[in-house]
Amino acid sequence: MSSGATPMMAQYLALREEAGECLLFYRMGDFFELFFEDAKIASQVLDIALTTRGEHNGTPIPMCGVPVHSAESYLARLIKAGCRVAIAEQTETPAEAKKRGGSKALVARDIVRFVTAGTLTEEALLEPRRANVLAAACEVRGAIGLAACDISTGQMVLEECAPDRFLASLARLGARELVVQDGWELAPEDAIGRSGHEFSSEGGEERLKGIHGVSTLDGFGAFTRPMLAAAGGLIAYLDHVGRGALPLLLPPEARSGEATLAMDEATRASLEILESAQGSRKGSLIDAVDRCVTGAGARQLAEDLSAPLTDRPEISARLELVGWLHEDPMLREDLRAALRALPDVGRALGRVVAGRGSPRDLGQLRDGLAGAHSIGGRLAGRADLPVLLDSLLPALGGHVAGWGAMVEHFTRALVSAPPTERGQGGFIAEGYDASLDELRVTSGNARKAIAALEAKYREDTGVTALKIKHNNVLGYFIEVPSRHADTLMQAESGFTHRQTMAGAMRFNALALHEEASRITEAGAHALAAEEAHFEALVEEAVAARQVIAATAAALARIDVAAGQAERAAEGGWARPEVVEGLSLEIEGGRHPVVEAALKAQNERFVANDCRLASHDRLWLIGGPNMGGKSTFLRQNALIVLLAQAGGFVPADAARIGLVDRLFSRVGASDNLARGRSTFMVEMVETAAILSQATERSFVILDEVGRGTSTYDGLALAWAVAEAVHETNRCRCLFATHYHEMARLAETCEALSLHHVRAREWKGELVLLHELAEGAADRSYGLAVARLAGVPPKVISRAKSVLEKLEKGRAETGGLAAGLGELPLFAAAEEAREEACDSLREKLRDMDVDALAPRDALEILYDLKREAGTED
Ligand SMILES: Nc1ncnc2c1ncn2[C@@H]1O[C@H](COP(=O)(O)OP(=O)(O)OP(=O)(O)O)[C@@H](O)[C@H]1O
Repeated sequence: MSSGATPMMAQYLALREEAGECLLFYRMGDFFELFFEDAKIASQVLDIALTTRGEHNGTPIPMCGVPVHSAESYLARLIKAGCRVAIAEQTETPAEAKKRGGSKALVARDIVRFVTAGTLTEEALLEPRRANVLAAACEVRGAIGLAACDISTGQMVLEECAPDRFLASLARLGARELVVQDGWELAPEDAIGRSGHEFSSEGGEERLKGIHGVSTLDGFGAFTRPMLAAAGGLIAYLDHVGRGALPLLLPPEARSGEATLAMDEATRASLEILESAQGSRKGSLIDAVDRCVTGAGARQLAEDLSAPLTDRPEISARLELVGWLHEDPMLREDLRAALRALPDVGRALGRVVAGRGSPRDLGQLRDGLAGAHSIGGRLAGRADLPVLLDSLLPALGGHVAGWGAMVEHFTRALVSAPPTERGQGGFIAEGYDASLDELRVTSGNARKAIAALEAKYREDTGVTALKIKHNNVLGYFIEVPSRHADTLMQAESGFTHRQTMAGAMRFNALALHEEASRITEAGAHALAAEEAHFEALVEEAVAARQVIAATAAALARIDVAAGQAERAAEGGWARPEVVEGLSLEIEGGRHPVVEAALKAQNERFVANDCRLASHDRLWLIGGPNMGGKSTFLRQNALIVLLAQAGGFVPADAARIGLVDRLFSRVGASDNLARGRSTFMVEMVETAAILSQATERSFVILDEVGRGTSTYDGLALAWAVAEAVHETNRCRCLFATHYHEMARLAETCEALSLHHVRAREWKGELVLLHELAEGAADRSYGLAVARLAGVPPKVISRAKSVLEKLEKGRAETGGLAAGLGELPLFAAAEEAREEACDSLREKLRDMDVDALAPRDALEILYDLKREAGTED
């Protein structure tokens, strides 16, 4: 790039402008170059050299570049680091440019595509076991529309929710990228703003109808205006990033947020469903559960765990299938072996429809679908098929499903292992196209002829070291060592000199030239023929995209069920019973992640029961640090989640009254990344529970109130427990260190006391991890500190401080002295309401117009006094 307003600089700046917030990959020959700020960012993220090239307004232009052939791996790193990239390709060859505008003409370039986290289809850029979701959200008259799609498989869902459920819905979708109306006040910080007119419900509806070639969307489901508006925004964004080339989009599915177990972002994070607190898959629930043998199965499982169901028949249907496979280990293994061998049909289809498919992808469609057919055949004969499987079978029967003829065609057309590159040809099978076969014979014969020529030339010249070679610049040529070149240099030798090398000379000959031309010509024709076949095959796959996607989904569902059954068999898990009613009875429950971690160290997990019911719905759990309180709380939440996702659970038995919302809160400790004080976060989250938990909800509260001073903490924990008990009336496990809270059992009839057991044995603390009834007797905090290696001197000092404190408590009645006189929560509420009523009455009776300013002030003082006494 050179200074001032050169044509290249002008072209670059125009493209740069068009790229907006994306980094611009500017194609120059074999490299993608980045300039200015882009170069600085990319060189830092990619850890590559930052150099300069030319000048702009008198200052050197920063530059870095990546080779085109390895661009994908660099792109992957940039996307991972949160960047978006615009790819500007050369849209003509230098020769074409010359023809168009003379020798100095600049090669035309254009942005052909934007690469963003939510719009990837390349195998190398995607994680096989994770969905890649792009979402769009907008508000239409107070309701929020959400559209989400995974363009790597084409799945698309549309939802509507109230503003207060927006963040929870978004958390469930787990989108990599979110698009919103510019300036929308509810938009999360990292959302991408797009012009508001793209989010029109009419526009969205028209686009969907156009894409699916239908005159009404009724056949796909009932879509509301907010849903369609969000779909409009989503499709407009896809248009933008693909420069008009739309990826695979299957018919949208209308989903109601009510159909799934509601969990907000904090709950998901605290239960470590798809990621551990450290941000890795290792240590997460899915890692402990996933036994799927295909990427598509693992992605389906992630979706199931993110959105457990609230519909009992649907849950039962999934459980029935898992149970069926659980009972028949031979069939299960047989199925899993067959599934394991299958390629990822859904993602291959995604690439093919997006126009980025390769011959290998077509081969994958053929092999995957043929595999589905044989799995279907194996299952079809069984008399005892579970309902869910019975409903999936048609998608596995080629001709019933609608892709049977296509697979037969692909089998004839393609070689057994087609290459990923289509530019070199070689993927169309022999016998499929007679004229292609002939071209191949021609070039094969010419190759043989060339081999024969070598022998002939050796004999003619007597030079045994003579060789016929090939390179990309000269094509075929004859090479002899320089000392033998004289014979060939003679005028009548029939050879023409082409090149002199160090120690060797290169020649051409008429016969060789003729054979070589035959190869080139036949090769070019063969390539063109293969290209035409490729396009026809792609078209056929695109036309069948919906039925192929249905088959891919059926395979994934079977893989999930077989994986769940396998996991259950491996860990002795039980089939839960999901019932109406408000009980939660878990016998011998375990925490799958903690159990696996202990097992790895040859240690045993102590199973514990949980029995909540309407008359005993709040368990207050005390006991020493490290005693297993958090583990117990979480394992029960996870068991509910797993059961409603339709899988077996780590317990001996479980009877679960259907849960509508699940909440998990952990007392302030980490969460620093959010930029709010930890205690503030804890209280915001607690407030959300108190306002949203219903009688059907299940809540776990882990040491709420510990992030502030003892008095404040106890007071808040006390009041929260009372409110949960009296107002929300949900099932709740509440872990706390405050012994004083045990007194709540005196006033709250549906609250009971429990603790994790510990013993001191010969001065050593033994944690039994066993849940028992009754309040905890003491905290063992010092013993835990000793266990953790706090120096003996500090421990003994702490002991004497503790003695003093305990003495003080005995004399004054301690922290909770005076709580005995506290009115019941409900009574306090009533008293407050009464006071409010008397204030309201006074205000109502007041004739404001008739008041003298002096009297008005007097009355204000009175009202304030009255209100003040109620605090
Ligand atoms: N049921 C169990 N069986 C065996 N080991 C367990 C069990 N529950 C917990 N543990 C072990 O004890 C450790 C601490 O458990 P957990 O964090 O649940 O304790 P806690 O009582 O919540 O502690 P703290 O009050 O300090 O937060 C776990 O990491 C695990 O190794």
